[in-house]
Amino acid sequence: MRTFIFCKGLVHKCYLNLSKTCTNEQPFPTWISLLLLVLSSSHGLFYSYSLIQFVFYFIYINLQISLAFLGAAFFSSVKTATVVAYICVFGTGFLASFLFMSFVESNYFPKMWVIVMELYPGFSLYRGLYEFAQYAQLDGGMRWEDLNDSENGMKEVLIIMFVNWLVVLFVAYGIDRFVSPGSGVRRRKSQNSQKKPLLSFWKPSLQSKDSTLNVQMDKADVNQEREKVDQLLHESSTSHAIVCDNLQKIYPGSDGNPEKLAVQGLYLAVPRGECFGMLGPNGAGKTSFINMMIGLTKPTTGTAFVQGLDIRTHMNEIYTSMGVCPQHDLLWETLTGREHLLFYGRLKNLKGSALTQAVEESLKSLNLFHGGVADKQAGKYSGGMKRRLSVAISLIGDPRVVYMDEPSTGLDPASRNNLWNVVKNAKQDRAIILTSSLSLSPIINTNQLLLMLDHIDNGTALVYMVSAHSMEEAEFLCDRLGFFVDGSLQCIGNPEELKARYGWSYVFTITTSSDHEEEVENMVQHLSPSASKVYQLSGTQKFEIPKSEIRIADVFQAVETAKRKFTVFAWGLADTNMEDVFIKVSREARQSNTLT
Ligand SMILES: Nc1ncnc2c1ncn2[C@@H]1O[C@H](COP(=O)(O)OP(=O)(O)OP(=O)(O)O)[C@@H](O)[C@H]1O
Repeated sequence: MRTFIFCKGLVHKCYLNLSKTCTNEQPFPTWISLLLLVLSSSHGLFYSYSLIQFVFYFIYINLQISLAFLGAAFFSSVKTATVVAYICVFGTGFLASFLFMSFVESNYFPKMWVIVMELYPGFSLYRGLYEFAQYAQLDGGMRWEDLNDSENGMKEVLIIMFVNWLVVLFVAYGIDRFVSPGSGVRRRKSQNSQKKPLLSFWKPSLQSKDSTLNVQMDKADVNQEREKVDQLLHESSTSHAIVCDNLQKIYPGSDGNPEKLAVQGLYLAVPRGECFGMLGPNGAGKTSFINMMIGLTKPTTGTAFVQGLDIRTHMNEIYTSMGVCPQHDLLWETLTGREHLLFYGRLKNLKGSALTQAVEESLKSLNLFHGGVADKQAGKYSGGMKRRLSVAISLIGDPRVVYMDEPSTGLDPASRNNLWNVVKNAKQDRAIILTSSLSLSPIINTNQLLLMLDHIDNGTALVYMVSAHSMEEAEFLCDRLGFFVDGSLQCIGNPEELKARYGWSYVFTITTSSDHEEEVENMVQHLSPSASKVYQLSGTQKFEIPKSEIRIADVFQAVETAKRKFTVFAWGLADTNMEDVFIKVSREARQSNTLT
Protein backbone atom coordinates (compact mmCIF):
# COMPACT_ATOMS: atom_id res chain seq x y z
CA MET A 1 0.00 0.00 0.00
CA ARG A 2 2.74 2.43 1.00
CA THR A 3 4.64 1.57 -2.09
CA PHE A 4 1.75 2.54 -4.30
CA ILE A 5 1.31 5.77 -2.42
CA PHE A 6 4.87 6.78 -3.04
CA CYS A 7 4.96 5.38 -6.54
CA LYS A 8 1.92 7.47 -7.30
CA GLY A 9 3.90 10.56 -6.43
CA LEU A 10 7.25 9.67 -7.91
CA VAL A 11 6.66 7.51 -10.95
CA HIS A 12 3.10 8.56 -11.64
CA LYS A 13 3.87 9.75 -15.14
CA CYS A 14 5.85 6.61 -15.97
CA TYR A 15 2.99 4.48 -14.79
CA LEU A 16 0.45 6.33 -16.88
CA ASN A 17 2.63 5.83 -19.94
CA LEU A 18 2.90 2.19 -19.06
CA SER A 19 -0.80 1.74 -18.73
CA LYS A 20 -1.50 3.26 -22.08
CA THR A 21 1.31 1.71 -24.08
CA CYS A 22 2.30 -1.66 -22.79
CA THR A 23 0.65 -5.00 -23.13
CA ASN A 24 -0.23 -7.06 -20.11
CA GLU A 25 2.78 -9.32 -20.04
CA GLN A 26 5.68 -6.98 -20.66
CA PRO A 27 7.60 -5.52 -17.73
CA PHE A 28 7.11 -1.78 -17.87
CA PRO A 29 10.75 -0.59 -17.53
CA THR A 30 11.41 -2.19 -20.91
CA TRP A 31 8.51 -0.39 -22.52
CA ILE A 32 9.30 2.95 -21.00
CA SER A 33 12.93 2.59 -22.08
CA LEU A 34 11.87 1.84 -25.64
CA LEU A 35 9.42 4.70 -25.60
CA LEU A 36 12.05 7.17 -24.43
CA LEU A 37 14.49 5.83 -27.00
CA VAL A 38 12.07 6.23 -29.88
CA LEU A 39 10.90 9.64 -28.72
CA SER A 40 14.41 10.99 -28.32
CA SER A 41 15.46 9.64 -31.70
CA SER A 42 12.39 10.82 -33.54
CA HIS A 43 12.75 14.32 -32.12
CA GLY A 44 16.22 14.58 -33.57
CA LEU A 45 17.83 14.96 -30.17
CA PHE A 46 19.99 11.99 -30.98
CA TYR A 47 20.51 10.94 -34.53
CA SER A 48 20.61 7.23 -34.09
CA TYR A 49 18.96 4.34 -32.34
CA SER A 50 21.65 3.29 -29.96
CA LEU A 51 21.65 0.25 -27.74
CA ILE A 52 23.55 2.27 -25.16
CA GLN A 53 20.58 4.62 -24.88
CA PHE A 54 18.28 1.72 -24.24
CA VAL A 55 20.58 0.28 -21.56
CA PHE A 56 20.96 3.72 -19.98
CA TYR A 57 17.20 4.38 -19.79
CA PHE A 58 16.48 0.85 -18.66
CA ILE A 59 18.89 1.05 -15.73
CA TYR A 60 17.79 4.57 -14.81
CA ILE A 61 14.08 3.69 -14.77
CA ASN A 62 14.70 0.63 -12.63
CA LEU A 63 16.76 2.76 -10.29
CA GLN A 64 13.83 5.20 -10.04
CA ILE A 65 11.43 2.38 -9.24
CA SER A 66 13.75 1.02 -6.55
CA LEU A 67 13.99 4.52 -5.09
CA ALA A 68 10.21 4.73 -5.06
CA PHE A 69 10.03 1.47 -3.12
CA LEU A 70 12.63 2.77 -0.67
CA GLY A 71 10.96 6.17 -0.33
CA ALA A 72 7.59 4.54 0.27
CA ALA A 73 8.82 3.31 3.64
CA PHE A 74 9.22 6.91 4.78
CA PHE A 75 5.86 8.30 3.70
CA SER A 76 2.35 7.58 4.82
CA SER A 77 0.69 10.45 2.97
CA VAL A 78 0.29 10.73 -0.79
CA LYS A 79 0.41 14.52 -0.65
CA THR A 80 3.69 14.64 1.24
CA ALA A 81 5.24 12.06 -1.08
CA THR A 82 4.11 13.98 -4.16
CA VAL A 83 5.41 17.30 -2.86
CA VAL A 84 8.78 15.83 -1.84
CA ALA A 85 9.10 14.02 -5.17
CA TYR A 86 8.39 17.18 -7.16
CA ILE A 87 10.83 19.20 -5.05
CA CYS A 88 13.49 16.54 -5.69
CA VAL A 89 12.81 16.51 -9.44
CA PHE A 90 12.79 20.29 -9.90
CA GLY A 91 15.60 20.89 -7.39
CA THR A 92 17.78 18.34 -9.14
CA GLY A 93 17.07 19.84 -12.57
CA PHE A 94 17.93 23.29 -11.31
CA LEU A 95 21.16 22.22 -9.58
CA ALA A 96 22.24 20.02 -12.46
CA SER A 97 21.75 22.74 -15.11
CA PHE A 98 23.38 25.55 -13.19
CA LEU A 99 25.96 23.79 -11.03
CA PHE A 100 26.70 20.20 -11.90
CA MET A 101 27.09 20.82 -15.65
CA SER A 102 29.57 23.59 -15.04
CA PHE A 103 31.62 21.18 -12.90
CA VAL A 104 31.52 18.57 -15.67
CA GLU A 105 32.69 21.04 -18.29
CA SER A 106 35.30 22.65 -16.06
CA ASN A 107 38.93 21.67 -16.57
CA TYR A 108 39.78 22.61 -13.00
CA PHE A 109 37.09 20.81 -10.99
CA PRO A 110 38.44 17.39 -9.86
CA LYS A 111 36.94 14.51 -11.89
CA MET A 112 36.80 12.45 -8.71
CA TRP A 113 34.29 14.88 -7.18
CA VAL A 114 32.16 14.76 -10.30
CA ILE A 115 31.97 10.98 -9.90
CA VAL A 116 31.03 11.38 -6.22
CA MET A 117 28.21 13.76 -7.23
CA GLU A 118 27.01 11.21 -9.78
CA LEU A 119 26.19 8.86 -6.94
CA TYR A 120 23.04 10.98 -6.67
CA PRO A 121 20.72 9.47 -9.34
CA GLY A 122 19.52 12.85 -10.62
CA PHE A 123 23.04 13.95 -11.46
CA SER A 124 23.95 10.64 -13.10
CA LEU A 125 20.88 11.07 -15.34
CA TYR A 126 22.01 14.53 -16.35
CA ARG A 127 25.58 13.36 -16.96
CA GLY A 128 24.32 10.55 -19.18
CA LEU A 129 22.11 12.89 -21.21
CA TYR A 130 24.98 15.33 -21.50
CA GLU A 131 27.26 12.62 -22.91
CA PHE A 132 24.61 11.50 -25.41
CA ALA A 133 24.29 15.08 -26.59
CA GLN A 134 28.06 15.28 -27.11
CA TYR A 135 27.99 12.30 -29.43
CA ALA A 136 24.68 13.13 -31.08
CA GLN A 137 26.22 14.85 -34.13
CA LEU A 138 28.41 11.87 -34.95
CA ASP A 139 27.16 9.34 -37.45
CA GLY A 140 25.63 6.49 -35.43
CA GLY A 141 25.69 8.40 -32.14
CA MET A 142 27.53 6.92 -29.19
CA ARG A 143 28.92 3.44 -29.76
CA TRP A 144 30.15 0.90 -27.26
CA GLU A 145 33.78 1.58 -28.15
CA ASP A 146 33.22 5.28 -27.36
CA LEU A 147 32.84 4.33 -23.71
CA ASN A 148 36.62 4.07 -23.55
CA ASP A 149 37.10 7.74 -24.52
CA SER A 150 38.86 9.53 -21.69
CA GLU A 151 36.40 12.44 -21.78
CA ASN A 152 33.30 10.21 -21.97
CA GLY A 153 31.77 9.78 -18.51
CA MET A 154 29.09 7.33 -19.68
CA LYS A 155 30.92 4.23 -18.45
CA GLU A 156 31.08 5.54 -14.87
CA VAL A 157 27.47 6.66 -15.07
CA LEU A 158 26.27 3.22 -16.17
CA ILE A 159 28.28 1.47 -13.45
CA ILE A 160 27.16 3.90 -10.75
CA MET A 161 23.49 3.66 -11.72
CA PHE A 162 23.59 -0.13 -11.95
CA VAL A 163 25.23 -0.51 -8.52
CA ASN A 164 22.86 2.10 -7.09
CA TRP A 165 19.89 0.17 -8.48
CA LEU A 166 20.95 -3.08 -6.80
CA VAL A 167 21.88 -1.44 -3.49
CA VAL A 168 18.69 0.61 -3.27
CA LEU A 169 16.55 -2.37 -4.20
CA PHE A 170 18.26 -4.50 -1.57
CA VAL A 171 17.89 -1.83 1.14
CA ALA A 172 14.25 -1.18 0.21
CA TYR A 173 13.47 -4.88 0.40
CA GLY A 174 15.26 -5.16 3.76
CA ILE A 175 13.34 -2.24 5.24
CA ASP A 176 10.02 -3.42 3.92
CA ARG A 177 10.54 -7.02 4.96
CA PHE A 178 12.33 -6.80 8.28
CA VAL A 179 12.24 -3.28 9.68
CA SER A 180 8.81 -1.98 8.93
CA PRO A 181 6.20 -4.41 7.66
CA GLY A 182 3.18 -2.18 8.21
CA SER A 183 3.10 1.54 7.82
CA GLY A 184 5.35 4.61 8.19
CA VAL A 185 8.85 4.00 9.50
CA ARG A 186 8.69 6.14 12.59
CA ARG A 187 5.40 4.63 13.65
CA ARG A 188 6.77 1.17 13.12
CA LYS A 189 9.77 1.78 15.33
CA SER A 190 7.50 2.54 18.24
CA GLN A 191 5.48 -0.57 17.50
CA ASN A 192 8.43 -2.93 17.39
CA SER A 193 8.16 -3.34 21.12
CA GLN A 194 4.82 -5.06 20.53
CA LYS A 195 6.20 -7.42 17.92
CA LYS A 196 5.68 -11.08 18.69
CA PRO A 197 7.55 -14.08 17.30
CA LEU A 198 6.06 -15.62 14.17
CA LEU A 199 3.17 -17.95 14.79
CA SER A 200 2.91 -21.17 12.88
CA PHE A 201 -0.88 -21.19 12.95
CA TRP A 202 -3.64 -20.22 15.36
CA LYS A 203 -2.11 -19.49 18.68
CA PRO A 204 -3.94 -17.85 21.54
CA SER A 205 -2.20 -14.71 22.71
CA LEU A 206 -1.39 -14.45 26.37
CA GLN A 207 -2.94 -11.01 26.42
CA SER A 208 -6.29 -12.36 25.44
CA LYS A 209 -6.35 -14.81 28.30
CA ASP A 210 -5.82 -12.06 30.85
CA SER A 211 -8.34 -9.73 29.43
CA THR A 212 -11.76 -10.81 30.42
CA LEU A 213 -12.86 -7.41 31.61
CA ASN A 214 -14.12 -6.25 28.26
CA VAL A 215 -16.68 -8.95 27.89
CA GLN A 216 -19.95 -8.06 29.44
CA MET A 217 -21.30 -11.20 30.94
CA ASP A 218 -24.94 -10.42 30.24
CA LYS A 219 -24.51 -10.60 26.47
CA ALA A 220 -25.07 -14.30 25.90
CA ASP A 221 -24.57 -14.17 22.13
CA VAL A 222 -21.41 -12.12 22.44
CA ASN A 223 -20.06 -14.50 25.08
CA GLN A 224 -20.88 -17.45 22.88
CA GLU A 225 -18.87 -15.89 20.07
CA ARG A 226 -15.99 -15.45 22.45
CA GLU A 227 -16.15 -19.12 23.46
CA LYS A 228 -16.17 -20.08 19.79
CA VAL A 229 -13.04 -17.99 19.22
CA ASP A 230 -11.31 -19.59 22.23
CA GLN A 231 -12.11 -23.00 20.84
CA LEU A 232 -10.94 -22.12 17.32
CA LEU A 233 -7.64 -20.80 18.62
CA HIS A 234 -6.85 -24.23 20.00
CA GLU A 235 -7.67 -26.08 16.78
CA SER A 236 -4.91 -26.80 14.30
CA SER A 237 -7.03 -25.99 11.26
CA THR A 238 -10.34 -24.36 10.75
CA SER A 239 -12.91 -23.38 8.20
CA HIS A 240 -12.95 -19.88 9.66
CA ALA A 241 -11.19 -17.33 7.48
CA ILE A 242 -11.21 -14.56 10.09
CA VAL A 243 -10.75 -14.95 13.82
CA CYS A 244 -10.47 -11.85 16.01
CA ASP A 245 -9.00 -12.49 19.41
CA ASN A 246 -9.68 -9.67 21.88
CA LEU A 247 -8.91 -7.08 19.22
CA GLN A 248 -8.62 -3.62 20.69
CA LYS A 249 -7.76 -0.19 19.35
CA ILE A 250 -7.04 2.82 21.53
CA TYR A 251 -6.11 6.09 19.90
CA PRO A 252 -3.78 8.14 22.08
CA GLY A 253 -5.08 11.50 23.31
CA SER A 254 -3.90 14.60 21.49
CA ASP A 255 -4.50 18.36 21.61
CA GLY A 256 -6.02 18.07 25.08
CA ASN A 257 -8.43 15.31 24.02
CA PRO A 258 -8.43 12.10 26.08
CA GLU A 259 -7.47 8.78 24.51
CA LYS A 260 -10.22 7.12 22.51
CA LEU A 261 -11.22 3.48 22.90
CA ALA A 262 -12.39 2.88 19.33
CA VAL A 263 -12.60 -0.94 19.35
CA GLN A 264 -13.07 -2.76 22.65
CA GLY A 265 -11.86 -6.35 23.03
CA LEU A 266 -13.56 -7.81 19.96
CA TYR A 267 -14.02 -11.57 19.62
CA LEU A 268 -15.31 -12.61 16.23
CA ALA A 269 -15.10 -15.70 14.02
CA VAL A 270 -16.19 -15.49 10.38
CA PRO A 271 -16.24 -18.75 8.39
CA ARG A 272 -15.66 -19.02 4.65
CA GLY A 273 -18.84 -18.51 2.69
CA GLU A 274 -20.26 -16.10 5.25
CA CYS A 275 -21.00 -12.43 4.79
CA PHE A 276 -20.81 -10.76 8.18
CA GLY A 277 -22.51 -7.40 8.57
CA MET A 278 -20.99 -4.94 10.98
CA LEU A 279 -23.61 -2.36 11.79
CA GLY A 280 -23.39 0.65 13.99
CA PRO A 281 -23.82 4.40 14.15
CA ASN A 282 -21.12 6.83 13.06
CA GLY A 283 -18.11 6.57 15.33
CA ALA A 284 -18.93 3.03 16.48
CA GLY A 285 -15.46 1.84 15.47
CA LYS A 286 -16.20 0.03 12.20
CA THR A 287 -13.52 1.79 10.15
CA SER A 288 -11.00 1.44 12.99
CA PHE A 289 -11.67 -2.30 12.95
CA ILE A 290 -11.25 -2.55 9.18
CA ASN A 291 -8.08 -0.44 9.27
CA MET A 292 -6.54 -2.92 11.69
CA MET A 293 -7.62 -5.89 9.61
CA ILE A 294 -6.12 -4.46 6.40
CA GLY A 295 -2.86 -3.44 8.07
CA LEU A 296 -3.33 0.34 8.00
CA THR A 297 -3.09 0.52 11.78
CA LYS A 298 -1.83 -1.91 14.42
CA PRO A 299 -4.05 -3.25 17.19
CA THR A 300 -3.29 -1.77 20.60
CA THR A 301 -3.81 -5.17 22.17
CA GLY A 302 -5.12 -8.49 20.95
CA THR A 303 -4.86 -9.66 17.40
CA ALA A 304 -6.71 -11.29 14.54
CA PHE A 305 -5.92 -14.23 12.29
CA VAL A 306 -6.75 -14.18 8.61
CA GLN A 307 -6.52 -17.61 6.99
CA GLY A 308 -4.48 -18.59 10.04
CA LEU A 309 -2.00 -15.72 9.68
CA ASP A 310 -1.49 -13.16 12.41
CA ILE A 311 -2.23 -9.58 11.31
CA ARG A 312 0.56 -8.29 13.57
CA THR A 313 3.29 -10.26 11.86
CA HIS A 314 2.09 -11.72 8.56
CA MET A 315 0.37 -8.82 6.88
CA ASN A 316 2.42 -9.18 3.67
CA GLU A 317 1.16 -12.74 3.16
CA ILE A 318 -2.38 -11.72 4.10
CA TYR A 319 -2.39 -9.01 1.41
CA THR A 320 -2.20 -11.65 -1.32
CA SER A 321 -5.54 -13.15 -0.32
CA MET A 322 -7.38 -9.99 0.69
CA GLY A 323 -9.66 -7.55 -1.12
CA VAL A 324 -10.71 -4.16 0.21
CA CYS A 325 -13.41 -1.72 -0.79
CA PRO A 326 -12.54 1.32 1.34
CA GLN A 327 -15.08 3.79 2.67
CA HIS A 328 -13.80 6.49 0.31
CA ASP A 329 -12.91 5.55 -3.27
CA LEU A 330 -9.14 5.44 -3.80
CA LEU A 331 -8.93 5.73 -7.56
CA TRP A 332 -6.55 7.31 -10.05
CA GLU A 333 -8.54 9.97 -11.87
CA THR A 334 -6.59 9.53 -15.11
CA LEU A 335 -6.78 5.75 -15.34
CA THR A 336 -9.77 4.04 -16.88
CA GLY A 337 -11.87 1.43 -15.09
CA ARG A 338 -10.24 -1.30 -17.13
CA GLU A 339 -6.74 -0.02 -16.33
CA HIS A 340 -7.55 -0.01 -12.62
CA LEU A 341 -8.64 -3.62 -12.75
CA LEU A 342 -5.64 -4.63 -14.89
CA PHE A 343 -3.37 -3.00 -12.34
CA TYR A 344 -4.94 -4.62 -9.29
CA GLY A 345 -5.32 -7.93 -11.13
CA ARG A 346 -1.57 -7.98 -11.81
CA LEU A 347 -0.92 -7.28 -8.15
CA LYS A 348 -2.93 -10.40 -7.39
CA ASN A 349 -0.69 -12.38 -9.75
CA LEU A 350 -3.18 -12.65 -12.61
CA LYS A 351 -1.54 -12.77 -16.02
CA GLY A 352 -2.31 -13.04 -19.72
CA SER A 353 -5.72 -14.28 -20.77
CA ALA A 354 -6.74 -15.08 -17.17
CA LEU A 355 -6.22 -11.42 -16.31
CA THR A 356 -8.09 -10.11 -19.37
CA GLN A 357 -10.97 -12.48 -18.72
CA ALA A 358 -11.18 -11.62 -15.00
CA VAL A 359 -11.19 -7.91 -15.80
CA GLU A 360 -13.93 -8.22 -18.42
CA GLU A 361 -16.11 -10.40 -16.22
CA SER A 362 -15.70 -8.01 -13.34
CA LEU A 363 -16.55 -4.96 -15.49
CA LYS A 364 -19.59 -6.71 -16.92
CA SER A 365 -20.92 -7.90 -13.59
CA LEU A 366 -20.83 -4.36 -12.19
CA ASN A 367 -22.26 -2.72 -15.32
CA LEU A 368 -19.04 -0.93 -16.14
CA PHE A 369 -18.36 -2.59 -19.49
CA HIS A 370 -20.80 -1.50 -22.13
CA GLY A 371 -21.02 1.84 -23.90
CA GLY A 372 -17.30 2.53 -23.60
CA VAL A 373 -17.56 2.96 -19.83
CA ALA A 374 -14.69 0.52 -19.22
CA ASP A 375 -12.32 2.73 -21.19
CA LYS A 376 -13.44 6.03 -19.74
CA GLN A 377 -11.18 7.75 -17.19
CA ALA A 378 -12.29 7.15 -13.60
CA GLY A 379 -12.22 10.93 -13.04
CA LYS A 380 -15.19 11.18 -15.41
CA TYR A 381 -17.19 8.48 -13.61
CA SER A 382 -20.22 9.38 -11.51
CA GLY A 383 -20.05 8.72 -7.76
CA GLY A 384 -21.99 5.48 -8.17
CA MET A 385 -19.73 4.24 -10.96
CA LYS A 386 -16.66 4.94 -8.83
CA ARG A 387 -18.22 3.01 -5.98
CA ARG A 388 -18.92 0.04 -8.26
CA LEU A 389 -15.36 0.17 -9.56
CA SER A 390 -14.08 0.09 -5.95
CA VAL A 391 -16.18 -3.02 -5.32
CA ALA A 392 -14.87 -4.61 -8.55
CA ILE A 393 -11.30 -3.90 -7.42
CA SER A 394 -11.96 -5.53 -4.05
CA LEU A 395 -13.16 -8.73 -5.73
CA ILE A 396 -10.60 -9.13 -8.51
CA GLY A 397 -8.06 -11.92 -8.17
CA ASP A 398 -10.35 -14.18 -6.19
CA PRO A 399 -9.45 -12.95 -2.67
CA ARG A 400 -10.34 -15.30 0.19
CA VAL A 401 -11.26 -12.46 2.54
CA VAL A 402 -12.96 -9.24 1.50
CA TYR A 403 -13.67 -6.12 3.54
CA MET A 404 -16.27 -3.69 2.27
CA ASP A 405 -16.67 -0.45 4.15
CA GLU A 406 -20.14 0.88 3.33
CA PRO A 407 -20.02 -0.37 -0.28
CA SER A 408 -23.39 0.93 -1.44
CA THR A 409 -23.03 4.50 -0.19
CA GLY A 410 -24.23 6.93 -2.84
CA LEU A 411 -25.71 4.32 -5.18
CA ASP A 412 -29.11 4.67 -6.78
CA PRO A 413 -31.57 1.82 -6.11
CA ALA A 414 -30.90 0.02 -9.40
CA SER A 415 -27.12 0.11 -8.97
CA ARG A 416 -27.53 -0.92 -5.37
CA ASN A 417 -29.51 -4.00 -6.30
CA ASN A 418 -26.96 -4.87 -8.97
CA LEU A 419 -24.16 -4.50 -6.42
CA TRP A 420 -25.99 -6.62 -3.88
CA ASN A 421 -26.30 -9.44 -6.40
CA VAL A 422 -22.59 -9.25 -7.16
CA VAL A 423 -21.71 -9.42 -3.46
CA LYS A 424 -24.18 -12.23 -2.88
CA ASN A 425 -22.56 -14.30 -5.65
CA ALA A 426 -19.08 -13.40 -4.46
CA LYS A 427 -19.58 -14.70 -0.95
CA GLN A 428 -19.97 -18.33 -2.03
CA ASP A 429 -16.41 -19.33 -1.25
CA ARG A 430 -14.97 -16.45 0.69
CA ALA A 431 -15.48 -14.53 3.91
CA ILE A 432 -16.84 -11.02 3.53
CA ILE A 433 -17.06 -8.40 6.23
CA LEU A 434 -19.34 -5.59 5.26
CA THR A 435 -19.95 -2.46 7.31
CA SER A 436 -22.97 -0.24 7.20
CA SER A 437 -23.48 3.01 9.04
CA LEU A 438 -26.81 3.55 10.71
CA SER A 439 -27.58 7.21 11.16
CA LEU A 440 -28.37 8.41 14.63
CA SER A 441 -29.23 11.98 14.06
CA PRO A 442 -31.54 14.65 15.43
CA ILE A 443 -32.45 15.76 11.92
CA ILE A 444 -35.61 14.40 10.37
CA ASN A 445 -35.19 13.26 6.80
CA THR A 446 -38.18 11.98 4.90
CA ASN A 447 -36.08 9.38 3.11
CA GLN A 448 -35.28 7.73 6.36
CA LEU A 449 -37.50 5.95 8.76
CA LEU A 450 -38.19 7.93 11.86
CA LEU A 451 -38.21 5.30 14.46
CA MET A 452 -37.97 6.37 18.01
CA LEU A 453 -38.04 9.21 20.38
CA ASP A 454 -35.48 8.23 22.92
CA HIS A 455 -36.31 10.73 25.60
CA ILE A 456 -37.74 14.14 26.09
CA ASP A 457 -35.76 16.08 28.64
CA ASN A 458 -35.62 19.79 29.13
CA GLY A 459 -37.60 20.24 25.97
CA THR A 460 -34.98 18.54 23.76
CA ALA A 461 -35.68 15.46 21.79
CA LEU A 462 -33.15 12.97 20.55
CA VAL A 463 -34.53 11.09 17.63
CA TYR A 464 -32.99 7.87 16.38
CA MET A 465 -33.26 7.31 12.70
CA VAL A 466 -32.07 4.35 10.80
CA SER A 467 -31.31 4.50 7.15
CA ALA A 468 -33.77 2.06 5.64
CA HIS A 469 -31.48 0.91 2.85
CA SER A 470 -28.65 0.10 5.28
CA MET A 471 -30.87 -2.35 7.09
CA GLU A 472 -32.28 -3.75 3.89
CA GLU A 473 -28.74 -4.26 2.63
CA ALA A 474 -27.67 -5.95 5.84
CA GLU A 475 -30.64 -8.28 5.81
CA PHE A 476 -30.31 -9.11 2.14
CA LEU A 477 -26.57 -9.77 2.09
CA CYS A 478 -25.48 -10.83 5.52
CA ASP A 479 -25.70 -14.26 7.06
CA ARG A 480 -24.93 -12.79 10.45
CA LEU A 481 -25.05 -9.29 11.85
CA GLY A 482 -23.16 -7.67 14.68
CA PHE A 483 -24.34 -4.39 16.19
CA PHE A 484 -21.58 -2.10 17.39
CA VAL A 485 -22.03 0.82 19.71
CA ASP A 486 -19.08 2.81 21.11
CA GLY A 487 -16.56 0.28 19.87
CA SER A 488 -18.09 -2.75 21.49
CA LEU A 489 -20.12 -5.59 20.05
CA GLN A 490 -23.60 -5.37 21.55
CA CYS A 491 -25.21 -8.38 19.94
CA ILE A 492 -24.52 -10.87 17.20
CA GLY A 493 -26.62 -13.37 15.28
CA ASN A 494 -28.47 -13.96 12.05
CA PRO A 495 -31.26 -11.48 11.24
CA GLU A 496 -34.02 -13.94 12.16
CA GLU A 497 -32.42 -14.76 15.52
CA LEU A 498 -31.99 -11.11 16.35
CA LYS A 499 -35.56 -10.28 15.43
CA ALA A 500 -36.81 -13.17 17.54
CA ARG A 501 -34.61 -12.17 20.47
CA TYR A 502 -35.49 -8.50 20.44
CA GLY A 503 -38.87 -8.78 18.81
CA TRP A 504 -40.98 -9.32 21.90
CA SER A 505 -43.32 -6.48 20.98
CA TYR A 506 -45.54 -5.05 18.29
CA VAL A 507 -45.04 -1.50 17.17
CA PHE A 508 -48.35 0.38 17.16
CA THR A 509 -48.31 3.71 15.30
CA ILE A 510 -51.25 6.08 15.20
CA THR A 511 -51.75 9.62 13.88
CA THR A 512 -54.50 11.88 15.20
CA SER A 513 -54.71 15.58 15.85
CA SER A 514 -52.56 16.78 18.76
CA ASP A 515 -55.70 17.37 20.87
CA HIS A 516 -56.42 13.65 21.03
CA GLU A 517 -52.96 12.40 22.01
CA GLU A 518 -54.00 11.79 25.62
CA GLU A 519 -57.04 9.79 24.59
CA VAL A 520 -54.86 7.61 22.35
CA GLU A 521 -52.46 7.08 25.22
CA ASN A 522 -55.32 5.98 27.49
CA MET A 523 -56.57 3.62 24.82
CA VAL A 524 -53.18 1.94 24.53
CA GLN A 525 -52.81 1.72 28.31
CA HIS A 526 -56.18 0.04 28.43
CA LEU A 527 -55.06 -2.46 25.79
CA SER A 528 -51.80 -3.23 27.53
CA PRO A 529 -50.67 -1.70 30.83
CA SER A 530 -47.02 -2.46 30.01
CA ALA A 531 -47.08 -0.69 26.64
CA SER A 532 -44.50 2.03 26.34
CA LYS A 533 -44.45 5.12 24.18
CA VAL A 534 -41.35 5.35 22.05
CA TYR A 535 -42.15 8.31 19.85
CA GLN A 536 -44.43 11.30 19.80
CA LEU A 537 -44.51 14.20 17.37
CA SER A 538 -47.42 16.45 16.32
CA GLY A 539 -50.15 13.88 16.88
CA THR A 540 -48.18 10.89 15.65
CA GLN A 541 -47.42 8.46 18.44
CA LYS A 542 -45.63 5.15 18.43
CA PHE A 543 -45.97 2.48 21.13
CA GLU A 544 -44.28 -0.80 21.86
CA ILE A 545 -46.85 -3.33 23.01
CA PRO A 546 -45.69 -6.71 24.39
CA LYS A 547 -46.93 -9.50 22.13
CA SER A 548 -47.87 -11.59 25.16
CA GLU A 549 -50.39 -9.02 26.34
CA ILE A 550 -52.52 -8.34 23.29
CA ARG A 551 -54.41 -9.97 20.51
CA ILE A 552 -54.29 -8.26 17.12
CA ALA A 553 -58.10 -8.37 16.94
CA ASP A 554 -58.30 -6.30 20.16
CA VAL A 555 -56.18 -3.57 18.61
CA PHE A 556 -58.46 -3.42 15.56
CA GLN A 557 -61.48 -3.27 17.84
CA ALA A 558 -59.98 -0.46 19.96
CA VAL A 559 -59.09 1.63 16.92
CA GLU A 560 -62.57 1.23 15.43
CA THR A 561 -64.06 2.40 18.72
CA ALA A 562 -61.66 5.36 18.84
CA LYS A 563 -62.60 6.32 15.27
CA ARG A 564 -66.16 6.89 16.40
CA LYS A 565 -64.95 9.43 18.99
CA PHE A 566 -62.28 11.36 17.04
CA THR A 567 -60.55 11.38 13.68
CA VAL A 568 -57.76 8.87 13.20
CA PHE A 569 -55.68 9.95 10.18
CA ALA A 570 -53.61 6.80 9.98
CA TRP A 571 -52.62 3.85 12.07
CA GLY A 572 -50.63 0.65 11.79
CA LEU A 573 -49.50 -2.35 13.74
CA ALA A 574 -46.15 -3.84 12.77
CA ASP A 575 -44.02 -6.73 13.88
CA THR A 576 -40.43 -5.99 14.96
CA ASN A 577 -38.02 -5.44 12.11
CA MET A 578 -34.26 -4.99 12.04
CA GLU A 579 -34.56 -1.25 12.50
CA ASP A 580 -36.41 -1.83 15.76
CA VAL A 581 -33.76 -4.31 16.85
CA PHE A 582 -31.04 -1.76 16.25
CA ILE A 583 -32.96 0.94 18.12
CA LYS A 584 -33.43 -1.34 21.10
CA VAL A 585 -29.82 -2.47 21.15
CA SER A 586 -28.58 1.10 20.89
CA ARG A 587 -30.92 2.26 23.63
CA GLU A 588 -29.79 -0.50 25.97
CA ALA A 589 -26.14 0.26 25.20
CA ARG A 590 -26.67 3.95 25.89
CA GLN A 591 -28.46 3.21 29.13
CA SER A 592 -25.74 0.87 30.35
CA ASN A 593 -23.05 3.41 29.33
CA THR A 594 -24.87 6.11 31.31
CA LEU A 595 -25.04 3.87 34.38
CA THR A 596 -21.35 2.92 34.29
N1 LIG B 1 -6.86 8.61 14.21
C1 LIG B 1 -7.73 8.78 15.21
N2 LIG B 1 -7.37 9.41 16.35
C2 LIG B 1 -8.23 9.58 17.35
N3 LIG B 1 -9.53 9.16 17.34
C3 LIG B 1 -9.94 8.52 16.22
C4 LIG B 1 -9.08 8.31 15.11
N4 LIG B 1 -9.79 7.64 14.15
C5 LIG B 1 -11.03 7.46 14.65
N5 LIG B 1 -11.11 8.00 15.89
C6 LIG B 1 -12.29 7.96 16.77
O1 LIG B 1 -12.58 6.60 17.02
C7 LIG B 1 -13.99 6.40 17.02
C8 LIG B 1 -14.37 5.34 16.00
O2 LIG B 1 -14.14 5.90 14.70
P1 LIG B 1 -14.40 5.05 13.36
O3 LIG B 1 -14.05 5.93 12.20
O4 LIG B 1 -13.71 3.76 13.47
O5 LIG B 1 -15.98 4.84 13.44
P2 LIG B 1 -16.98 4.33 12.28
O6 LIG B 1 -17.92 3.42 12.94
O7 LIG B 1 -16.22 3.81 11.14
O8 LIG B 1 -17.70 5.67 11.88
P3 LIG B 1 -18.24 6.10 10.41
O9 LIG B 1 -19.45 5.30 10.14
O10 LIG B 1 -18.50 7.55 10.57
O11 LIG B 1 -17.12 5.83 9.45
C9 LIG B 1 -14.62 7.75 16.73
O12 LIG B 1 -15.00 8.33 17.96
C10 LIG B 1 -13.50 8.54 16.10
O13 LIG B 1 -13.63 9.91 16.41
